[in-house]
Amino acid sequence: MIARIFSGLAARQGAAGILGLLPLLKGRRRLLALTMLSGVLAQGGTLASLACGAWLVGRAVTGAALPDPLPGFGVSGFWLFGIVVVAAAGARWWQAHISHALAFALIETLQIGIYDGLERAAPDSVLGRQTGELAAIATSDAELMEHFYAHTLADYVGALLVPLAALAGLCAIHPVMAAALFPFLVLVASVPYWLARRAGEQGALALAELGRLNARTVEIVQGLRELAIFGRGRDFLARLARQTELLSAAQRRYGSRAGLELAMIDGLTTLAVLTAALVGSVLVAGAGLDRALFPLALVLAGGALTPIAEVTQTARKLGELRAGAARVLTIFHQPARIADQGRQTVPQDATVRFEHVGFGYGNGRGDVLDGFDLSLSPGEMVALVGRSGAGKSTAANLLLRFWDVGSGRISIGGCDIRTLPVDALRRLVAYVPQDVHLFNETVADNLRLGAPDAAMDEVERAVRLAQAADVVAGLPEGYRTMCGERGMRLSGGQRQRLAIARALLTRAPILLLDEASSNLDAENEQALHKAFATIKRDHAVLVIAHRPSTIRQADRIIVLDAGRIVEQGRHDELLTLGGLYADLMASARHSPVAIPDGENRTVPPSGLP
Ligand SMILES: Nc1ncnc2c1ncn2[C@@H]1O[C@H](COP(=O)(O)OP(=O)(O)OP(=O)(O)O)[C@@H](O)[C@H]1O
Repeated sequence: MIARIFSGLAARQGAAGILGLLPLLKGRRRLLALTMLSGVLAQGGTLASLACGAWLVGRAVTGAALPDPLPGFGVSGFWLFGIVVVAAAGARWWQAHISHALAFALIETLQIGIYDGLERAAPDSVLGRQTGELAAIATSDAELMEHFYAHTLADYVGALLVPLAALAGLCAIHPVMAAALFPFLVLVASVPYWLARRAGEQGALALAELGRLNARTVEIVQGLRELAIFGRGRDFLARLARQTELLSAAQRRYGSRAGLELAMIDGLTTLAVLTAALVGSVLVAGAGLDRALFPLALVLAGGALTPIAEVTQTARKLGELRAGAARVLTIFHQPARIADQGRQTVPQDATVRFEHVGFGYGNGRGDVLDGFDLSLSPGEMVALVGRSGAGKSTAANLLLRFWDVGSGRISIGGCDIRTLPVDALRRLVAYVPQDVHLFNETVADNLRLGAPDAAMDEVERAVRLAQAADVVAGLPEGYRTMCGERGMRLSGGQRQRLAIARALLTRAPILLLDEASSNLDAENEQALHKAFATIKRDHAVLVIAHRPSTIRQADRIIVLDAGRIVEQGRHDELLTLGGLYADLMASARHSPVAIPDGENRTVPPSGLP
């Protein structure tokens, strides 16, 4: 019910605010209701124990008789005080317990939602945000949201009910005291809303600066090697310092407004209690108020304001929260790039066909692929070659359905890939990217990424097929060796061989490989050749090839230029044509590419001895 009301509000706000995240609580409404109840009980319990104590003190100081607080129950005032104190402590404990249960449930939902959004945006990032910024959203923004829903929302409900109860108690003691306090309640509660606009702007700015600082820091950490090589570390640190300065300026502005709010709230609270004391004293002097009830009246006056002052402290964070929620929602609402129709068509075999495929990224730069045709059968290895930017990776991305074709179609075993469930498609095509990512887990865990249940002998078989057995054997703890962050403890060639083994382990019949364009040593190069020779026997292999030695191994070579196929055939046929392929081979020969055997010796770049 509460979530429905809030969802309605959220819709009116264009789902841009914190309330836009309320649908997250679907399925957790009972937990949310209990958290709110616990908040009310905890705040109410604190006020009740203070009021009970003040009532006893008033009676004791004035020597007034202690009436039976609960007639018929036989509980003395002291016992009642003890019971209330214990109950209040119990309510606080329950609040902490239940709100943490909600917090952890929310963190899980938030992180899954953020991951799903990032996955829908893959292989690009969301709205061009950088890794560090996305990391800040997934951690600090998500934490802010979790804190609001699990720990603050309940306090808001308590801050509404407990002051009303205190005001009612005060009214019962003397209506004039309640009337004197009421304007202060309204003023304290409304302070954050006077400053809300500035809070929103400042919160958004501070979070944006924090995101930029995170992004820059991650970038510097990732580029440490390059910075050291080119001696630019100091310059980049200076940029980091400038970004830190921008963040601290934004935070100072945010802090000074927050300080102003705090000062106003503290001032108003003090003034309210003094006013209550003054009004109470005048009433006692005029015999309008029983002296024994004076301490209780003061406690109720303070108790009415404390929960409001507490939540206004968190309300000061509303600006930050709103900005964080907007950033989280951007990821949550990231539209899927492709529609998963999830139809259960079953391909007859692993034959891949690109049929007159046209595609552009919709950035006004025209088509990247234009009338692209390609066929690839099981047992065949096709190499896709061309200058940088010719559209080779785009063709691979279309086969993996990171994007859908603009025109024409791509089929596997006769089925248009748009009619295959995306999961099923990704089980058919195993992809080995150029920049292989290995997680900082054991080699075996990394190999099992696409086949978590694979038995060890299957893992070993895939490793042998990928000619990577020597890589594993050379590691200090074999399959149990930790790969290091992003697999940094392994060379590029070793990483690629392990990635091929990982792809083979999935048993996908089609292997799509974006060959590393960086140089490999002779050992890695030869191992990869042997691997291709074996793998292509029972796979359809499409290689985005950069090394002449790999290209020569292909059964067919397709030469792309500006998104169009300009030549295709075998290595020797294409060389004799004397066209783009011959040019590409000639320029490869002038670069330090390791080309084994005969004419393809390692040739140094021109100008070097
Ligand atoms: N995500 C993207 N958004 C917009 N344009 C893109 C995107 N990815 C690639 N392009 C553009 O599409 C064109 C083809 O790029 P693609 O990566 O397919 O070429 P490539 O032949 O694989 O190049 P390389 O060998 O350098 O990897 C280029 O002009 C590139 O700028």
